[in-house]
Amino acid sequence: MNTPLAQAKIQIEKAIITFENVIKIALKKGYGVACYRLPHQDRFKLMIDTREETHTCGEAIENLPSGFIFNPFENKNAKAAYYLQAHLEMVLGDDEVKANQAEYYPLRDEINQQLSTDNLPSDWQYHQLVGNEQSTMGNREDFIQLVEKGIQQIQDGKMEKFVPSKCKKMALEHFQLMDTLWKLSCKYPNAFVSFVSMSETGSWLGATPEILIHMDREKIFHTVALAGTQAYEENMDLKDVAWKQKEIEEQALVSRYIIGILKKLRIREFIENGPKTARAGNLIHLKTTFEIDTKAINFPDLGGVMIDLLHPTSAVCGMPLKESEQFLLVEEKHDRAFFSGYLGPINTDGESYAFVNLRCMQLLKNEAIFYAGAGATIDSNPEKEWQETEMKCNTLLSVLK
Ligand SMILES: C=C(O[C@H]1C=CC=C(C(=O)O)[C@@H]1O)C(=O)O
Repeated sequence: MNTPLAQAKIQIEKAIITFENVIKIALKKGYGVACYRLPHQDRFKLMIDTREETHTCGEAIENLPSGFIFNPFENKNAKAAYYLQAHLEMVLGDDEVKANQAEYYPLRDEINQQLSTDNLPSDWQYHQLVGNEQSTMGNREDFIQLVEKGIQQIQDGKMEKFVPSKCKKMALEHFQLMDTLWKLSCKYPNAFVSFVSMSETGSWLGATPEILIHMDREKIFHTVALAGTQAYEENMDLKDVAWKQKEIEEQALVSRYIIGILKKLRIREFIENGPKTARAGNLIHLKTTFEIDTKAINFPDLGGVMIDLLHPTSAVCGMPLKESEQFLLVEEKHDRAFFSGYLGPINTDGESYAFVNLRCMQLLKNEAIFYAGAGATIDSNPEKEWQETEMKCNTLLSVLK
């Protein structure tokens, strides 16, 4: 299949080259690459960092140059998150290439050299993390046991909610990166669709429905409480969907978590909207949106403060945070790595986004590891939570078939 994204080309000085080949050349050189499409937009953006090593933010997100943040589940502090600086930035479908000149020369020279020798990398690979191929990966029984153990802890009064997760490895046959991104983008218009690859993070692909923070051009801060899951059925009227008490409570806990943080910061001036039913491809969730005018409350660095306070929200970890986090770190058999961490473009076109890394997979050679979790409360049925994680994996699996 050759989708428009696989065919899209760009002129870099005298060379006309496909985006896919730009990505292949950059990865072969060991550079960091992020290719993404924001929710409700139709164009992909490509960012390349021409340093061979992976860097971290090092400072508050407000002070960073345009780039892409990528943080694993276990790291709380955005300053220590990985950061891909956009030495080269282009919108797929536009001729304009935004480049930080000096940093961009090595990539330009490599592209020209590769084209002149007609030597485009056929032997390229994604960045891979050595030793992070998940030596222990739980099966269905392990997941069910994990949920039962957690429910026991809730009954003992130690937690209110936890979000157990699983991962599964699948063979990737005839995988085409650009075609897959294109298909995800068409199928999930309101998701954040992305491919990100750095030498120290490995390569990840996903279509997440959940914003962690968004600081828009008007300096309005946005976040959401997203939780509760049902399968979407064709022609479903979202206004008529009924939710069970378990899902209502599960999502209310996420809203309560966010409001608790706003209270700690003494922020009373926020607009809360919801919960409403929101579609995320093959699934529907309950969603409440929160908005804060950071100019009105004179809090310009709220985005950077909230990113550290919100992550990990109780949509991916649980309530109370410390107890549920400890439970998951001890009891989950696999390493979540970047699943349920966050990622997104920072200080790009006047705005910053971090999305929760859900509905994602890690790319390995000829195979991928899929990750999914499901919020569990005292009313959870372990078998149903397992089925929910299977449906979540289908978000990506359905476009790979
Ligand atoms: C943890 C995941 O989803 C979260 C976001 C929306 C709904 C969720 C739920 O119903 O459990 C989860 O809280 C995941 O997709 O792996």
